[in-house]
Amino acid sequence: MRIVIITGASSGMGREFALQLDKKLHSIDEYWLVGRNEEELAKTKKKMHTKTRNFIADFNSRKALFPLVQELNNIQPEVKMLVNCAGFGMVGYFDRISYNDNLSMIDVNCRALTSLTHDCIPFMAVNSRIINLASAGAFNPQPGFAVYCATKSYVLSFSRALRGELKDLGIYVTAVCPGPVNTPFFNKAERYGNVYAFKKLFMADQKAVVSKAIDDSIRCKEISVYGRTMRAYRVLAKVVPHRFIIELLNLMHKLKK
Ligand SMILES: NC(=O)C1=CN([C@@H]2O[C@H](COP(=O)(O)OP(=O)(O)OC[C@H]3O[C@@H](n4cnc5c(N)ncnc54)[C@H](OP(=O)(O)O)[C@@H]3O)[C@@H](O)[C@H]2O)C=CC1
Ligand SMILES: N[C@@H](C=O)C(=O)O
Repeated sequence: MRIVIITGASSGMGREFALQLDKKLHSIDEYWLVGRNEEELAKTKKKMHTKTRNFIADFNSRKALFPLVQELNNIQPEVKMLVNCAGFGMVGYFDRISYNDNLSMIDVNCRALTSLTHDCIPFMAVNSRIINLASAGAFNPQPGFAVYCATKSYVLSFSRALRGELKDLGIYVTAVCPGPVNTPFFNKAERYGNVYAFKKLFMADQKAVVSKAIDDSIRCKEISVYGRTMRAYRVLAKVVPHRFIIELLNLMHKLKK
């Protein structure tokens, strides 16, 4: 049995991955969708044409993925694609964000992603794919988004190294690094502070970002960056010393208060 596993499938880009992959891939027997919000995950399932199972999991708990991993061991399917999409970010200075929210970003964005990847690799064969949602926030540190960007730098670094390790097995890892995307992400992100206004000028459409990510993964690309602005930003973050970018972003963060 060939399956695709997608986390964060209850909302935004995770749901979009499920719907687009369901249309694009023709040899998948089941989709295993993972999400925290049962009702919203059920809505995604309702729209799927291929057989779909939902797994409810809150990644703040280390036990959240146990039922899914148990099913993997019972059924022994071939995992053709793993999309690690669950994630969230809190805007604001580190010391003003609660301890729990700071640590939760690490648990959801890094620990759960690493844990599920570890558990899925034994079930992957030649020509399988792993798609990890990093962010353009991975390209350089951002004052006012410190922990979030650090978690996404982890995802980018981990994905690139893992790609090197798995290439000979024919398993291809793609890190997706979008700039701001129009999803419910920002409703949650602004509990402690507002995002830089300029980000709202560059909001990308989730359908386009996900479609490019899927195409880039099929083409075995290392990194998927949607849009000219974000590609230019990536180059900028490579050539301009990060201390200047940090100073500039810090100034902008202070000005927006
Ligand atoms: N939108 C943007 O501008 C960008 C987003 N990204 C990344 O893309 C990914 C998808 O985000 P996006 O679709 O935009 O945002 P959404 O908020 O729409 O989706 C986030 C998903 O992650 C899930 N999630 C959050 N916390 C947990 C948790 N504790 N346990 C399990 N699942 C959880 C959410 O579930 P629930 O609904 O139940 O909370 C939801 O399904 C994230 O990793 C994000 O960091 C990267 C760059 C830009
Ligand atoms: N890329 C976006 C989040 O990940 C942002 O820059 O806000």
